[in-house]
Amino acid sequence: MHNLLLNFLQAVAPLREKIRDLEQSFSQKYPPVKFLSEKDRKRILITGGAGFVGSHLTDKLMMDGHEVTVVDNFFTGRKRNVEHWIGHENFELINHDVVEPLYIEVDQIYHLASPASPPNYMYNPIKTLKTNTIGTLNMLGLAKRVGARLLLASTSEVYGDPEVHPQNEDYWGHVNPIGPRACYDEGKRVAETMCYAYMKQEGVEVRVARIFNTFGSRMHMNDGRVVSNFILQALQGEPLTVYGAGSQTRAFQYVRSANV
Ligand SMILES: O=c1ccn([C@@H]2O[C@H](COP(=O)(O)OP(=O)(O)O[C@H]3OC[C@@H](O)[C@H](O)[C@H]3O)[C@@H](O)[C@H]2O)c(=O)[nH]1
Repeated sequence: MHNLLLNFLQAVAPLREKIRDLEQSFSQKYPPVKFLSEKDRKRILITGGAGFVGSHLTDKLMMDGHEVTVVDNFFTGRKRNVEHWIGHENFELINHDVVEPLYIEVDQIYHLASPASPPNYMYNPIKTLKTNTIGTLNMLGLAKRVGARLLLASTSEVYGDPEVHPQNEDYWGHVNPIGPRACYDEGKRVAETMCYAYMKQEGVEVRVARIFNTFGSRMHMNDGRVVSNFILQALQGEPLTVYGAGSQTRAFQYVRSANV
């Protein structure tokens, strides 16, 4: 009798654990989300939405009450960056590479998909070029088909190795088309050109934001950009590595400031 009871208790123990897990998942707390009426609630696609900058934009648009679809191929993006939204009725996460076409219905597209840190985008320059050219073409095609507005996350690197400081929008840049950074610089330049061609020829509503060197939470520890490198080296008590003569100039911004 005693053994029977013991066996029974042993058998139900894993079940109890499962029930506890299920209960926890039902009472999962999401960050606070505004209620928007049907009329104000937009269906928004964020490519690269699980990335460093993209995931902060995902947070902002989710908390504003929109329906957000994140598309990411997880090359530099991470599921962990958006896991706090998984299961929310306004949120969807799709593992997809923008180099392949995508057919969904949306009102707005924030096109951020691309590695952004120099070591990451130089790791596979052809892939970086495909992402920024074919990927942007696919997203503009989608915008045209569904009548969505598209915002392209461009970069200060469209100015190349600038001869003017600080750079304003009238400056056309100083770019080496065959230099080590060309895959990203020229990829983003042609992406901008495509946006304006789709606007002029097809009437697609576009926006282009040239994002400068960004730092903040969810940056990879081994991102390779200067801020995370210096922090890591400082924490490890190592000397900070300044490349070249250290006379470079950069404009920095905090990641949350990029999303307001
Ligand atoms: O460890 C380091 C890293 C970088 N640097 C220097 O610090 C400066 C900044 O370099 P980063 O690697 O942080 O990146 P960059 O500013 O060159 O480009 C970045 O900023 C603009 C974004 O739009 C781009 O996506 C991103 O590549 C460069 O002059 C670089 O030579 C160091 O001195 N030491």
